[in-house]
Amino acid sequence: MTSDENVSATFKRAAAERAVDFIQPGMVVGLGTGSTAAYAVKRLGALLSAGTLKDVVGIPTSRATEALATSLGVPLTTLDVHPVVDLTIDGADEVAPDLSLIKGGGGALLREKVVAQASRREIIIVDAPKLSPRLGSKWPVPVEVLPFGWRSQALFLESLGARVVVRLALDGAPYHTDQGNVLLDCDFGPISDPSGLAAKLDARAGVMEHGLFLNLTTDLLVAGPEGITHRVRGA
Ligand SMILES: O=C[C@H](O)[C@H](O)[C@H](O)COP(=O)(O)O
Repeated sequence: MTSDENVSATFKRAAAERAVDFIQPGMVVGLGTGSTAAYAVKRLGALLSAGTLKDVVGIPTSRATEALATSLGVPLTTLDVHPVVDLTIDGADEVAPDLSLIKGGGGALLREKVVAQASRREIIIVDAPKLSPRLGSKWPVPVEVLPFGWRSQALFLESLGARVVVRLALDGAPYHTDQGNVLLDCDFGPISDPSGLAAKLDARAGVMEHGLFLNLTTDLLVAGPEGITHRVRGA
């Protein structure tokens, strides 16, 4: 790890551990995906195994998070059993001043959005470099599409102004999400109308989900050199 990565990891961990303080006994907790959310899962696992926190069940947002939580002894449940989630803790790739997000750098955007929409409270944890004046300035929008006809979707996304890159797995083959879909990383540049873009993506058959998370964050915890800042949407 470079020293920059070490600093970033320290901040991610600090934000994640603060978020876990919001978990109360008896809660159903959405478990996000990615390096930042993993710190929260690890902290939750440690508190549960120490008996400091009791009767919490988690709903993982990816197979990777499910495997991590299981390895730590975090009891898991499903949205079928618990269709309403008390609190979800998740990371993000880019955060705008209105707490809208780009997510999906780790490929888990679809399940993450399903869990976020089922959550009473969605706590997003990031390190400060992820803050952005406008979505799209730092990160492409991942768009999850059906394998059937995915090249047509790439053309559609280009027609909306994106530079489209097919996400690849480590072996060089197209990456497949937990649902078996293809991910197209779409660089739109700074996005002037995220809601309008989201509406166009939502209306397209074959687009299963996209990484624009609008009006879903309730709380944002940002860790940086000055400590942790807690922002609440609408406050
Ligand atoms: O699909 C992955 C998720 O949206 C992640 O929460 C996001 O990519 C942030 O990941 P990380 O915490 O590793 O930067």
